[in-house]
Amino acid sequence: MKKIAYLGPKGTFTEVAAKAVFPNDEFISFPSIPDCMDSVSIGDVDFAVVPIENAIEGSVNLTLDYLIHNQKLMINGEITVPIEQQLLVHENQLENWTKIEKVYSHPQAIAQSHQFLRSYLPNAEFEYTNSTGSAAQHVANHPDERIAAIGNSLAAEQYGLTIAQSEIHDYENNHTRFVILKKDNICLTEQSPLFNGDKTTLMVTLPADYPGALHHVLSAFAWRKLNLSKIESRPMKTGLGNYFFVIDVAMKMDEVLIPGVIAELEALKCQVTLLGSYPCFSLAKKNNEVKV
Ligand SMILES: O=C(O)C(=O)C[C@]1(C(=O)O)C=C[C@@H](O)C=C1
Repeated sequence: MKKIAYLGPKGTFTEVAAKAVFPNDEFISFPSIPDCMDSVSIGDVDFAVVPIENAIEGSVNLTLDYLIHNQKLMINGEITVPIEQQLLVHENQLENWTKIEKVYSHPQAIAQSHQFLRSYLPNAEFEYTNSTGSAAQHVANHPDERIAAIGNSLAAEQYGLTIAQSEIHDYENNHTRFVILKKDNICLTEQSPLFNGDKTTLMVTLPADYPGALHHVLSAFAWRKLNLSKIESRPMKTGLGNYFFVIDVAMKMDEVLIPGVIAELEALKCQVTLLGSYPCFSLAKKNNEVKV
């Protein structure tokens, strides 16, 4: 049985993601994304599952930055999960939920529900937590405070909270991508009904700021007809204007095309690091009934 680290406590979206990929393994919750990544790096667990991108809010920068600057882990898989945010209260507060004074949740969950909060709870303060699960746990532990959490319906069940308003995220088609991290790049099995194609992720650092540098990088992919599913720039943290690029290619590492891209970019004096070549899984809405 494998040990899987996830952003906890129980009732987070990350737990849903982790249990969809590893239905029969052992789960260990950690209070933060860096804690999950440290635990897999020191070998306490076999894999860590952490969020990396949300359809409404964009990248989870903490994950990306920690992966690049702190723990050099490999992406071994990806799972996309539909995200439905609910406003959770203790039953004592249900009748007066519009008088809630403070809303607790993960910054991504609050940002995904911004318009709802402006319309229905315009005077409420926000209190950011490490996860939606820890927000729900806090609300459950303070039944007489005028507070609410934003989280999923599993957290409501887990902590005995009531859904005061359901599906409060501002846009439909809210999904989050989670990555499955390990020190090396072993192949997770693709034999799953959730399998949805392969990806390879590269980190590319340009040699210097010169006209057309990014164009040269992209053309190495373009003339080989490689489909990019994402390109993201993040600061190198070495000074203003210094960025690296994280590029997702919609195919598995092969013996010709991707090695050809890497060789071409290196000839352009780019630094290229393979962050992983891996299967992607997707949890369709109707399958989102994962027991946690
Ligand atoms: O707090 C949780 O439940 C998480 O799993 C984290 C997280 C995130 O970091 O994006 C995951 C999915 C949702 O987008 C909101 C929060």
